[in-house]
Amino acid sequence: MTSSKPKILVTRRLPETIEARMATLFETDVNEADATLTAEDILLGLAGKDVLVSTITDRIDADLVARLPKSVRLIAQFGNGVDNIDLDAAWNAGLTVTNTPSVLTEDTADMAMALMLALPRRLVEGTQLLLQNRAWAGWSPTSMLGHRLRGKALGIIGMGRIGTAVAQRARAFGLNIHYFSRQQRPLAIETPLGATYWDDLDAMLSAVDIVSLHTPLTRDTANILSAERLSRMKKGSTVVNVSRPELIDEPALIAAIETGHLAGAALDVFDNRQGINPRLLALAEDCRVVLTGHMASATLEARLEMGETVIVNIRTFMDGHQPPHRILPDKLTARGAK
Ligand SMILES: O=CC(=O)O
Repeated sequence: MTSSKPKILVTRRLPETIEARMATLFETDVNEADATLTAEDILLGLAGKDVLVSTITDRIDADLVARLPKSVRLIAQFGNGVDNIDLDAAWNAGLTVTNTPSVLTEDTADMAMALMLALPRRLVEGTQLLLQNRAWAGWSPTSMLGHRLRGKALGIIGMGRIGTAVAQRARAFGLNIHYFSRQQRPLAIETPLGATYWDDLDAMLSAVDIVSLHTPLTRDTANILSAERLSRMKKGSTVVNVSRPELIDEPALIAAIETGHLAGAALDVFDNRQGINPRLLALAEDCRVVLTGHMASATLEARLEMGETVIVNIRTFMDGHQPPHRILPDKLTARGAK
């Protein structure tokens, strides 16, 4: 007898409790190897399946969408960003795409704050010094002087859920909040944050001390911090990125730090297609750059809630309802995996 449970392919290992729950609810096939699958492997794994549970490391481009088995009707992404999926192709093929927003907002905002603090307060350098010396020379009035965060101007690019959560934290740290977004946020949000809206990104960039990126990667936002825009930033200012590497012209960012125009950058995401740029690594060794490997939403709590959200999306879809986190056509400006 064949099972009436939905048949799903999960492209990466998920937390144990999520995999266990999925195994009770669905006929689940998990990529035990936990390495990114090729398009051919995804297609092989999807034979006879109803749902593809993808992650942000899967490239689901138009070609893959066109070759998906007809039985697959839902792509339930384990992740907030969907820039790895060609949304136009999926939409045109009648596929539903869902994601896992909201549950990682606070953790991602915490990480942005941690990175924002790490640079001026020399956190990485301070630890490295002790580890290198295996000893501490003791307190001195002039050692390890950093810079105060309070009173600086923070420019947030993208004031959605995560950008707003960053603004709330930054406000508590005494930063003056500025933001550039597709739309001005209501006064009920702006006023408690004392936030200033800029409809001209170039103008905001020349007015702030720290720029933090919180916009999804779309056709409109790719390279939003272009070489030209980086050159408009204030001398001695810094960049924080917990979103996607493609938002920044990375070679231009590196050059701007090397020449001293920018004081540094704290990056949770960077171009890793050919490995980490050695010049970026050199700047990290010099403690002008702080690098972490896409960890902003990496808390156990977020991963569990992301898994639960995927399950809810699959169940509601398979029960014939609109899944709560469906990506609707207004998001089709997303660049997709092109
Ligand atoms: O970057 C992480 C995500 O988009 O979920």
